[in-house]
Parts: sequence; structure tokens; C-alpha cells
Amino acid sequence: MRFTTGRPDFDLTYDDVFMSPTRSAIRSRMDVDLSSTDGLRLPIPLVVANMTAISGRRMAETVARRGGLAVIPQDLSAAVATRLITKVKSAHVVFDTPIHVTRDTTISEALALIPKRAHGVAVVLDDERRPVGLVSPSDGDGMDRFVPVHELMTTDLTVVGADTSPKDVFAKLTERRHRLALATDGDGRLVGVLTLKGAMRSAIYSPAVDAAGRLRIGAAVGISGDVEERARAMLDAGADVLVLDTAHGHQDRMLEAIRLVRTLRDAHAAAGGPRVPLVGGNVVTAEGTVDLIEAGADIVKVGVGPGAMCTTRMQTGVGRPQFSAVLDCAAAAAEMGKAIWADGGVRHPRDVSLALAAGAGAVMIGSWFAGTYESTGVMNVAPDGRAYKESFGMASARAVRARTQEQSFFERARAGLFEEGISSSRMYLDPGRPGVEDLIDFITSGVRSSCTYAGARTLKTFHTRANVGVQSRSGYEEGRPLHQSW
Ligand SMILES: NC(=O)C1=CN([C@@H]2O[C@H](COP(=O)(O)OP(=O)(O)OC[C@H]3O[C@@H](n4cnc5c(N)ncnc54)[C@H](OP(=O)(O)O)[C@@H]3O)[C@@H](O)[C@H]2O)C=CC1
Ligand SMILES: Nc1nc2c(ncn2[C@@H]2O[C@H](COP(=O)(O)O)[C@@H](O)[C@H]2O)c(=O)[nH]1
Repeated sequence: MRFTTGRPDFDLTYDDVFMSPTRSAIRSRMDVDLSSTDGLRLPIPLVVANMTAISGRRMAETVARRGGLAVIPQDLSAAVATRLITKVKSAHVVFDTPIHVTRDTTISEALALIPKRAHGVAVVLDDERRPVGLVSPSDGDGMDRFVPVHELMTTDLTVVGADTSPKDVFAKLTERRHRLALATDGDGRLVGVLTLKGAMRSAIYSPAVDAAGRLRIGAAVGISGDVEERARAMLDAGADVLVLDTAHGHQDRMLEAIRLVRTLRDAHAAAGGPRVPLVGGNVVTAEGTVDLIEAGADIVKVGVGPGAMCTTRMQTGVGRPQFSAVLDCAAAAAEMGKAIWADGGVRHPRDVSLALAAGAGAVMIGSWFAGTYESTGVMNVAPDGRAYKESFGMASARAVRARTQEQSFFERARAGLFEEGISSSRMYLDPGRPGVEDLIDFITSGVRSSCTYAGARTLKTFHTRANVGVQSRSGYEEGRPLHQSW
């Protein structure tokens, strides 16, 4: 990456910079290879932040099917995290996990379940798990809430074999003018569902899979509890990446934790398990990056204070504008043959492109994904009718209270003093992009386009070719669309 007019002597946020187009030989945006350059070779360079309000089973499955990776938070008990990893590992790599109900489920129960997934229906199963109907929210219009679904379900179904290709599913749905196909096994039992849009996406995206062809998932390990026990449990559960995560990653406890987990990971690999990459963070300096890599991190997580739930900078004055932090840490990691994740502060597709231009191997996103069907929260409806989910920071009073449940009253009260995140925020679902896959489409199409403007077929080349300028506030404002006349 180069600065058009030289690097300024102050640090830069994503908003402070823009990219100039350069001559390109790339004929189509679809010719761009979006594989991550962090050593994980994820088909798309997106990672879901290990935040309790965001990253759970549904998020992990859905994002991995489109080629990204979700990291489950450290605050889940080892037993819950293990069950979650097992479920993601047994999920189908193409078909979405269905919402299913029985014939006698009431419409009100079905309606409560449907918003948990983006496909917008519940499949009605018989006692043998064979599909017999579909219910969608409109089926409940004007109906008594206690009516069993078999009285109002649709029975005109498109059923395909679980080995049908996404393109064939798309063709069949188009021919039948249906929106959703049900995939069944040889005994007619439900395996999964695929919408028309899902079939199109499955033909475009490749899933992020492990050596055995199962969906990939990462797990976070905090540094305050029993690091060894937690890391061992996550390795045994089959996590594909371990993320050692704390606010101030450039501290001795983090370095000790990385060394310890590296030893466990190496023993796990020597015993025939995979060599699970270790991620450590968060830091914002080249020195921090070097120290974490020397301790054994394969990837360093970069970002202090840019997050949407974050009060660190206001509370402490500490942090660093994220574009410069990513640029310096990525350069330091690259010199050691390693990579970084740009973590936090992403609000538009352009921010992802700029982080990749600055050298990030992948980009971690939290709050933006909180306002989707797949985040862990319960769907709420505001008085104005807009759907939203509640999100909160991992260093908020709410998260600290949950994390310290086992500790004494004194320790809990003391921990509560160090609040560095917000405990409640409304993340509205974008009616045009209510699912995380809609946001992934939005982001990856933006990044594909950025790459072709830079004449780059891969993200490695994009980093080399990106031509970055520094802009004024009005330069940034000029680029914002206007939804009404001025
Ligand atoms: N990227 C970011 O900007 C930030 C991210 N977070 C996220 O919040 C979650 C919780 O992190 P965290 O609060 O570190 O909790 P942890 O449970 O990881 O505990 C942090 C440990 O480090 C010690 N510590 C020393 N200095 C600091 C410091 N400046 N800030 C925090 N801890 C310090 C703490 O001891 P003691 O309590 O005795 O001081 C504690 O033992 C993580 O997921 C983290 O990524 C939190 C804040 C900023
Ligand atoms: N200072 C704080 N940072 C937090 C907190 N919870 C999470 N985080 C960090 O934010 C990113 C995600 O950023 P986003 O802009 O995409 O939401 C996450 O990975 C953490 O590093 C917090 O309570 N305080």
C-alpha cells in the first residue's frame, strides 16, 4: 500500500482515508479471489467477534457456510461451548439448519421461532421427522394464536435430495415458483432447507471447512480464568482456531497465556490433532505485535477502542485510530511471516476494504452483525415497528457481572469498577439486509469492487497495489449518499 501524498505524521481512522482507482486488467469483479491472507485461507476474509450478544451457533453455521469464521466468546461455560462446537461441526455445509415444529405446535409458538433464522418459515415434521408442511408468518394473520400449525400450513412443498447441487435447487425452485426447498435424506427425513437466494449464494460462495469437510469455528479463551483447562477443552471440542483475548493484550499475562496454550496446542498436534492456529490480542503497536508473535501467536488481533460498544478511549484516553494501528501492526507481523486481524470499528463495506488495503489478513466484525437474525439476542420490536436486538460490550458492567458469577462479592464489586463497554445498545435490523448473509453480500461485493479499482485479483495484491489518500471531513461527507434532496 502507498500513500498518494506521503504518510502524515498523525494517526488515521478509516474515515480519514480513501483509495484512488488505478489502471486494472481485471475484467469482472467475480474474478477476484477473496481468500484471507492470515494463514487460515478462509474463502472470505471475515471473522465474527467473540461477543456474547453476537456469536453463537446460528451465527457460526451461517457465516462458515459463506466462507467466514465466527469465534465463540470466552464467557460461555466449557460444556455449553463444547456442545455448540459439536453442533456446528455436524451442521450441513450447504443446507441451512431448519426451524422445525410438529403438527400440534401452536401458531404462536411457531411465530416465536421463525425470526431465529433468515429463511422465514418453520417446517412441520411428522413423528418420523419427515416434512409435511410449511408455516410462514403470514399464515398467522387473523388466526387465533392457539391454532395448531397443521390447520393452516402449506403442503405444496419442493423437496430435493440432500445431494442436489445448489444450481439444480435454484432451477427447481424457479420452475415451481417456490421460494424454499426442503432437502431430505434417503428415508425422506429432513436434512435442511435452502431458499432461492441461499441456492444462488451457495453457488457463489465456498464454505469454510476443516480437513474433514466440516464447518470451521473459532473459540475464545480469556486470560483471567484457568487458561489451561479452557484451552484444552476447546481443543478437545474441535475448535479450529483459538483466540486468546483481553483488552490490553500487550501484557505479561497474555504472553504467558500464549506460551502455555502454544505448548498445549503443539502436544495436541503431536497426538494426531490439527495444528490449531493461535490468535492473541488486542494490541495496536508494532512492539505489541512482535511480542505476541514471539510468544507464539500465529495471528495478532489489532484494535483498542474502535469498537461500537467500546468506552475505553473515553474512559482511559488509550487506543489508537484503527487504520494506522492496522497498517503498523500488519507490517510488523508480515516481517515475521505472520498476519493480523483488524478488530472493531467496521461500519461500512469501505472499512473492510481499507483494513485489507492496510494489510489485515482478515477483518473482525461485532456490532454490525448484532442487528441480524443470526445474532444470539432475542428479536424485539420498537414502538415504531422496527425490529432490533440488544447488544452489549464484553467489558460492560453486564458482561463483567456474568463473567464473574463464581467470584466473591468483593471481587465482583471490584471488577465492576472497571467498566469499559456499554451494557445495552439497540442494534436495528436493516429491513433491506436483515440477515448476516445479506451483510456478507454487501461487504464482499464492496471488497470485490475495491480490488478491481486497484487492479488486484487477490487480497495480497490488493494490499500491494492500494493507493491511499488522506481526506478532510468534507471529503468523507462528499462520499455519503443523500436519501433526500438538499
Ligand atoms: N478491543 C478493545 O478495545 C477492548 C476489548 N475488550 C474486550 O472485553 C473482553 C474482556 O476483556 P478484559 O476486560 O480485558 O477482561 P479479562 O477477563 O480478559 O481480564 C483482564 C485481565 O487483565 C488485567 N488487566 C491489567 N490491565 C488491564 C487493562 N488495562 N484492562 C483490562 N484488564 C487489565 C485484569 O486485572 P484487574 O481486573 O485486576 O485489573 C484482568 O486480570 C475481551 O473480549 C476484550 O477483547 C475490552 C476492552 C477493550
Ligand atoms: N472497549 C471495549 N471493546 C469491546 C467491548 N466489547 C467488545 N469490544 C471490542 O470490539 C470489537 C468489535 O468491534 P465492533 O465495532 O465490530 O463492534 C470486539 O472484537 C472487541 O475487540 C467492550 O465492552 N469494550
